[in-house]
Amino acid sequence: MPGKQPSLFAFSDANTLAPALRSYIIACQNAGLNRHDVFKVAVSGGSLPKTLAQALLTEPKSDEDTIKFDKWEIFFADERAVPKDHPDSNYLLVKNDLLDKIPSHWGLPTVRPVDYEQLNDTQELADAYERTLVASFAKGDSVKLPIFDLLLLGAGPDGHTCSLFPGHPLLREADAWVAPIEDSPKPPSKRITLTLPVVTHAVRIAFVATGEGKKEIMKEIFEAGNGLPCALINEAAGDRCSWFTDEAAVEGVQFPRRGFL
Ligand SMILES: O=C1O[C@H](COP(=O)(O)O)[C@@H](O)[C@H](O)[C@H]1O
Repeated sequence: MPGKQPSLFAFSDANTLAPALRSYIIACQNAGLNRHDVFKVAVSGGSLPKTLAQALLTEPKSDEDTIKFDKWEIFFADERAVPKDHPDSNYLLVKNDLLDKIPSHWGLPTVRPVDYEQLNDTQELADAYERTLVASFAKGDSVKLPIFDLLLLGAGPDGHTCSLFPGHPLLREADAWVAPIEDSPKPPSKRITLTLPVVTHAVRIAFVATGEGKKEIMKEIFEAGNGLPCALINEAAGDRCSWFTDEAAVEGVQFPRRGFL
């Protein structure tokens, strides 16, 4: 991988990963607040929200360790075309694991779910979410791409992330900020997702991948790449990209910029 490389951090387990992820997120939060007094972050579903909850729902140890949730604007990196109370909904997952558990005296985030009135037409669902992004990021001006302060992403065992799947034509989408997919290899088949240019344009991108089940794909992402969506993001984002993993997920992975914490 030429040029600046992503960071790959491996922790012994979730208990050691969580505080490091928290510090990283707080640094991204503070940078966002210094830039524009708001922290614009997009989150994935899958296994990520549980780890996020472990990282974010502990009492702050100091002023510097404070999560300023009332300054957070939370978007979804991808969403399935299902009602918001459906067990497959990424929103429901994030709500149950994280949002509903934030003590109100900490201040509550602004949350930007998709428009659940548009579930019958995934193109409309994607367009409506793109309008949500335009309203937040462009505010009437013409901007080419939104710039998230941070994307918090998962990595599927096939190397997908968001709802960007290996070999799918959606990986070539160059214009839309949000795109529909109707043939997701992982159910449910109908979804919407941030597109690759939006993902790689973020200020910072953090992947969280844990467990032995991710071992084979982590090897492929970091050693071969093979055009896997996660590898494409590594290549495009370089050192703006960090991976928070456990040793089970990266056992045997050869990668120079690798730290054991
Ligand atoms: O389908 C999805 O899967 C990915 C990866 O999930 P994980 O459970 O393997 O971490 C997730 O990041 C994405 O948001 C979700 O829609």
